[in-house]
Amino acid sequence: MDSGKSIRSLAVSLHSLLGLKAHLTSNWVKSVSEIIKTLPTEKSVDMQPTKSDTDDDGDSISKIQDELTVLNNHINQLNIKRRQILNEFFDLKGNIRVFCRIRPIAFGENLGHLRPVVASNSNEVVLKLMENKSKSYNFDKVFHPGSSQDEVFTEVEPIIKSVIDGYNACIFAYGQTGTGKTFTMEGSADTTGIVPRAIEALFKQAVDCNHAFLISFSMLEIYMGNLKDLLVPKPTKATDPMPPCLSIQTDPKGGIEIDNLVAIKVNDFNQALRLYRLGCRFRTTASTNSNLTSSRSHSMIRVAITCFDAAERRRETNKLWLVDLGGSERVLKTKAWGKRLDEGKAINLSLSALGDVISALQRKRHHIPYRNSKLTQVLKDSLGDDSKTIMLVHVSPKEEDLCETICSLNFATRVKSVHLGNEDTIEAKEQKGVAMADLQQEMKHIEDERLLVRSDIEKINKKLENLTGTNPSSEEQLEAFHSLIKDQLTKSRIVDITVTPLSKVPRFMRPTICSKRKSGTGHQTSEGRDDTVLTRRRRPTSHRAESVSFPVKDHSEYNSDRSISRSSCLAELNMKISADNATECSQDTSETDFKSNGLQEQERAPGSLISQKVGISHIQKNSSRQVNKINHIKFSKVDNWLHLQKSESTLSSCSQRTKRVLAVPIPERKHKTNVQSKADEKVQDYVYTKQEVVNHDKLNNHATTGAVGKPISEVVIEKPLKMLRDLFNEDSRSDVTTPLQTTGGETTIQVQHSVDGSLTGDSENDTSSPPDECSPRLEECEDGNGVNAMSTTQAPEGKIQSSDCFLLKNSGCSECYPSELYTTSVCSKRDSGVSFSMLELESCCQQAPTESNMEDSETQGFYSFQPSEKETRHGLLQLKSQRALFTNSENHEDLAVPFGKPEGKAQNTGICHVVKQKIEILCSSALLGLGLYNLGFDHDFFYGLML
Ligand SMILES: Nc1ncnc2c1ncn2[C@@H]1O[C@H](COP(=O)(O)OP(=O)(O)OP(=O)(O)O)[C@@H](O)[C@H]1O
Repeated sequence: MDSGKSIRSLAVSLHSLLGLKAHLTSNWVKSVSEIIKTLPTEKSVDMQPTKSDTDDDGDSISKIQDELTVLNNHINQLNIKRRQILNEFFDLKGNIRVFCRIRPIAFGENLGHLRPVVASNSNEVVLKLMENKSKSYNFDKVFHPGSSQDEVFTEVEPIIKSVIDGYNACIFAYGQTGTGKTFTMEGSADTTGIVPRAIEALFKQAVDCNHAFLISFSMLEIYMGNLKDLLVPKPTKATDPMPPCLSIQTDPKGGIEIDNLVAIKVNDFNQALRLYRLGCRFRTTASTNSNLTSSRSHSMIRVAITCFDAAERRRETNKLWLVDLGGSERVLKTKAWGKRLDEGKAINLSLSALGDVISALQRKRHHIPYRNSKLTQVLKDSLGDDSKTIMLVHVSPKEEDLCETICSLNFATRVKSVHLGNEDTIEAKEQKGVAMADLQQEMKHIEDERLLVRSDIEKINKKLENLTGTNPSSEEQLEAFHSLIKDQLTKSRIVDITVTPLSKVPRFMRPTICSKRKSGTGHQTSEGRDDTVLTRRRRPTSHRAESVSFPVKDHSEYNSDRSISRSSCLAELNMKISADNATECSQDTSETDFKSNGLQEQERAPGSLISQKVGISHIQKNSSRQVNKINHIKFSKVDNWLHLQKSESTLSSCSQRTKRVLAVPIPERKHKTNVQSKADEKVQDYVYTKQEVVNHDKLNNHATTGAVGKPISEVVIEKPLKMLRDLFNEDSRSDVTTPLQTTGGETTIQVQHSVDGSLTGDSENDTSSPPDECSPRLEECEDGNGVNAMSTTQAPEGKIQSSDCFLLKNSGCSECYPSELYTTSVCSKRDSGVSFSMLELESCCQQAPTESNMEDSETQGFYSFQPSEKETRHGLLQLKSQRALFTNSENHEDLAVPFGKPEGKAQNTGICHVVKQKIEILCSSALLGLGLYNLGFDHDFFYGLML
């Protein structure tokens, strides 16, 4: 009996049987049970119309289904066309697009009489260098200080379409510290930034698209050159297990994978947003002189998108990187010290490497130096030709930030300029503009057509629903699809990876401390945490024994993320606390410590596809193929994950964004004499109390009212503008007259110069790193203005960094090498970590204190000045030799004082004085060479020599 017949004849049969109920026999019972047995299920009744219905409706259903197929094909064609047009558009615009955003002056910000120096129109930034001199930079788009987050995102949005089309993409914010990178990417409470908007747009467009997507979210930071997973909280107790270390792997196709990076499947925007907020909380920030919540790392968000049923997509799995880079900073200005200094150096170094990579890409160089930093390694497959990149360079409008602004704009120009020196002609530009406008128009047509087709599909789906009683686009269909996948998942072989305690592993297979450091375990040293505490970690606590699955991607393009059953790994660790006391680091779970194991059923998340309004037949057709792939991707539920993290974070007190750290840690004074300590205290007081920018007026006041003499370095820091004027106008250098300008004298500033560089030979203690070790960012001038700015160079760890150096060139482009920096850099008190360019020093010499000022400073007994009245350059010369005396930090203060003693005004004038001072230089240098300063000769000895 077929099911349709049975239903129709059911009533008749029952009726006839009931008619015989008086004669209930075994036959009757048999007949009823026969009927019941052959009854079709409710579902099949719905799904399978009766024969007569089929006869009636069959044609119309198959017609509708055909129509649906045609429309689906049509929409797919439109998607392909849209992708092509978008690509053409990007080809014209450039796969790497550069926007510039100018930060507004904050309310209450102390500008003094320093004027804003940055002006802009929609494509151009104009820097007012002097009254009659300016320099302009062109970008794809410039956002003036009043631009809203909306405006910014509107420009960024097209890249999201490319992501849907299967391209890797990267949006990153670059700029000086405190210029608004985090504001642009993260946004504020009122105005969300690019990250949340981009993710929202991605989900929206995924829904609009005719495919099913699987989207996962990851977040990491690169802190001091190490990768840290921001979705895994830092261990807070000695007993907490270390998070698995992240390492970068390259697959045979050149795709980049990050081993052990947590990737959490997200079904909608809200889930992603919650994870993003969680990750932001764990980001390393600290207070610096430039920014109260300065990001001390590069924060990177990865949204991976997988779509199995779209052949027209560029890749099956692609990713979007949203990167908030750490701020480039000049040590001179931020006065960073200790850890802050190291962080700044690490940031600058990786930014420099990023610039090199992009530059090499733009120039189509054979070798792209990706391996120079973790940042470029991670972004390797998202920066090349086949990906889309947007860089947002941030600048400050303030006059005092002009140096950094020039550096940032030069960097951005370097990124942008596709063919340096081959700028498009006006005609070519116009043609490009027309072509782009055409493409945009065409794109709009396609979008409109897509909307029409989509509405047709919806109508047809409704019709189909009426006929069949089902809705292919309904939630039930989705559920059916999900449960199908789930069933397949349970049936299939599931591989999971759990941690094997190191005690189980033979000793020779355990990672050494060095190998861990190399593989990135070093990042687990959290801020303010003692390394030794971490290394003594023995046993995880039970509260962490909750299941979390880490993703496994075996067959995707990025298939190295591993799956970890945390519960089992912790259980194992708990069991095996055994006496592996010999290995202090045995708790560190590096990638070598994993092995395959079974995954608990409850750890598996349900299907998570952002399913589109597709017909069930389409889904069924592809489901088996998808299931095979999905088998290899397992994610934890967002809620579970967040719950876990919440409990972790409540237990932890780590790195909230509000947590601040002192910008300038107190330097060690262990070995200093009492006198020295007192003097240092004064300097320290000054450093801590001086937070605001002192403008020219204040400086003038200092000079005229005989204010306390400051270390000359401070004067320089507060006077960047004059230095710049000097830079851009040679004439002005000779004309500069400030109330502070006095004759040069003896100061405690030390100068490193090519002349004495050979004498001192103390490069390892010095402000600049050796040329072969430092990696300067070389800026190339793009016009004949002759303005070359060289940004901060990187010194290797433990070395103090050289500051920016400006070189005046009258024509052509040139590159500035570390050696040049060497010869031009001038440092102040060596252990202050502050250094100057030669020009800065010149500038500061011109601003040497007045006599009254000098007297005051003399009474301070430290950093006293004895400026001569006219020869500032002569003073500079004199300073150069004194640099040689400071090869030993313990001695240098003692030696400094006699040079700082006043000589009297009369002695400082005339040719004799110059000659005398030159002799002094030679004597001092010779003494230094003989090592006499180490033989106990004190001030008087040196002083006597000079008289
Ligand atoms: N366009 C803007 N509109 C309003 N406020 C802004 C804007 N840009 C930056 N700010 C404000 O400036 C301050 C510093 O910004 P932010 O922290 O984003 O700088 P940053 O470049 O990320 O610094 P760092 O590199 O040190 O992390 C913040 O208080 C921020 O709100």
